[in-house]
Amino acid sequence: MAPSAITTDLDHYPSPSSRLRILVPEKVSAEGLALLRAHYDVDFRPLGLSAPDLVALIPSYHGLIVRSETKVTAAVLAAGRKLRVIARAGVGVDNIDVAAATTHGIIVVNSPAGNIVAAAEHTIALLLATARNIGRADGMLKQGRWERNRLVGVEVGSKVLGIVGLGKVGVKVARMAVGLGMRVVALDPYASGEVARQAGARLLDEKEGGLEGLLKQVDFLTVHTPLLASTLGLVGEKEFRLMKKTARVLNVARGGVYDEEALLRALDEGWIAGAGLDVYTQEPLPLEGDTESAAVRLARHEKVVATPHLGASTVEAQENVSLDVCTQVLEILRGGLPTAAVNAPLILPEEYRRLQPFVRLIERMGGLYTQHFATKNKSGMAGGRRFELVYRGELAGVSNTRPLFAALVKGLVSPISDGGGRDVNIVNATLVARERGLAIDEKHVRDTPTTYASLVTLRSISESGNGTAGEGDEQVIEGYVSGKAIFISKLDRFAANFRPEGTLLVLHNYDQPGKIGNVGMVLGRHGINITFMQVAGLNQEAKLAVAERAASSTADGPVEEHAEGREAGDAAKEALMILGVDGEVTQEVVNDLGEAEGILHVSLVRL
Ligand SMILES: NC(=O)C1=CN([C@@H]2O[C@H](COP(=O)(O)OP(=O)(O)OC[C@H]3O[C@@H](n4cnc5c(N)ncnc54)[C@H](O)[C@@H]3O)[C@@H](O)[C@H]2O)C=CC1
Ligand SMILES: O=C(O)C(=O)COP(=O)(O)O
Repeated sequence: MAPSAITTDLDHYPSPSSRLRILVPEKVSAEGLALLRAHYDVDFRPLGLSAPDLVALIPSYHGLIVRSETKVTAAVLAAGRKLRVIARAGVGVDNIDVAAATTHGIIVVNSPAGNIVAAAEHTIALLLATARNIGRADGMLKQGRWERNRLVGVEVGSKVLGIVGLGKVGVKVARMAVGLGMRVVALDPYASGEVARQAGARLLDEKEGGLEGLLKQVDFLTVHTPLLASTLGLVGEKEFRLMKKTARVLNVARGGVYDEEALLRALDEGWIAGAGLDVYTQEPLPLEGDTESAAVRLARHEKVVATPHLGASTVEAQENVSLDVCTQVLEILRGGLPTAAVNAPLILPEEYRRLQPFVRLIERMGGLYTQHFATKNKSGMAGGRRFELVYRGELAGVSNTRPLFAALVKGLVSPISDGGGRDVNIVNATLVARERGLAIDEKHVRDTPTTYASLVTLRSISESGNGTAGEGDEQVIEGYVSGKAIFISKLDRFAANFRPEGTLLVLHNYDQPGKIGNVGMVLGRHGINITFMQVAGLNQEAKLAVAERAASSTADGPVEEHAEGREAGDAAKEALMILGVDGEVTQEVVNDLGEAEGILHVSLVRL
């Protein structure tokens, strides 16, 4: 299975020396790329790639870095079988199918603040350019026309600027506009009044008429929302008609927030006075074609100052975003954490490091569960889809257990997933669990386990919801961490102490002399080397249960038959033999072991 971003087990990461590959099909500043080149193969194609070329190339890359021109569609993501990270060297991720990336377990990162000064300054540049006809004036002069009377502008000082979307860019625009002497009113259902106040803006509420109330009073309007289903066509014909005839509108957010057809009519029919546009519904604008879309007509309109998506195009902003995302790509491909993930929960690196041994332990417990109990039941995962994962001791104090939850889901499903299937990580664990019908109830028990600082118990819950899968056949795995090493301390009803690593054979048998010799002979015959062996006897609870059953059966008459035909007296002699082995263990080996005398069950576990 291909590893993916933020794996639940750092050990599974190939070292950077295995030269992972990163595709950069857009112009991204050299500063960040230099960081990556030291460790990875960076394929830099600043002229871009067509959609079919991107789909054809992407299968061999582990990382993809884009700006706004590359469309990272579901088809690209499906083809990118090795992809672990997609980095957007900028803010807006509307060109990336983030939901599909999440499904594939691919982390999406961006640079949330690297270009916001540039975007805000560009907004102010367009504000002044539309107010003073800078674009037309420059064009006319270059044509040899000195026509001052046709180029009389308006002042912005003392005018009202309306801002829709008072986020990072919106706040900066507000501050700059206040500096120009403007009065700023803003609309943002999620912004805080305090943030607005500090930026010198007045936040309008619904009682003041919401968007309509804002539009009626502004001389200039600027939008700084992301492009979302809820912001697509936010300002259309009805809205433009509410505005002052002298009003001018700006868009340095995304094409589509203003309905372009409606804006064209608003300018042609004089409902508003002008526009400053940096972004369009079609990018790059198809300026060469015969058919003129609304976007192209707007860019050519004499009342419009148009720029080709230059909001983030400053030397400084490009350095910032490049360093920002390349650092994250480097970190993610090394198994670390991003600082600005769009589709993953925030986990502090320190917290993550602390959880790492438990992440490894729980993933192995999940793998052991599926391979040991599922083969025992011969029912795949059908017998156990509801689990209780109990954190005891110090671990109970950890509130952000997302990596542990993800580790369990990964461990449970990996042995039964197709080899080429997608990986499970904290990006998609909840989704995968839901798809597989797994219900995992995490419990924090703040007692102090007698022997270990922290103890983890995985228990399957019977379908009725109370108790375990079957009396006397309790499906429990318990484990602990010592230093960086991980151990299983309980498997089934047996007290054990082994490292869940490599290829293991777990044999359920009667604890009688000669067993070990028989098993050794079978393995020897197949050329399989034993690396360690451990015999796990019944744990204290199980011994008591057996003793009680034996006592009650003697008192009540005939000895009760155990499910597998064993008698209570025999149950006391049951044990698990856990063998670590080298070499190819085939089904034939497992069958031969199963036929050895006194062996009740054999499971082959690969961890
Ligand atoms: N032209 C360019 O080169 C650049 C464009 N951008 C665009 O600017 C957008 C905003 O960037 P940031 O300020 O960094 O994002 P942000 O996430 O900090 O702010 C967006 C704000 O919009 C608000 N919002 C969302 N839906 C709204 C609605 N229906 N009505 C009112 N407010 C709403 C949110 O509450 C949030 O406060 C980006 O999503 C990107 O598309 C950003 C950088 C450069
Ligand atoms: O950061 C953003 O959202 C931008 O729109 C900047 O786009 P760009 O990286 O210049 O293609």
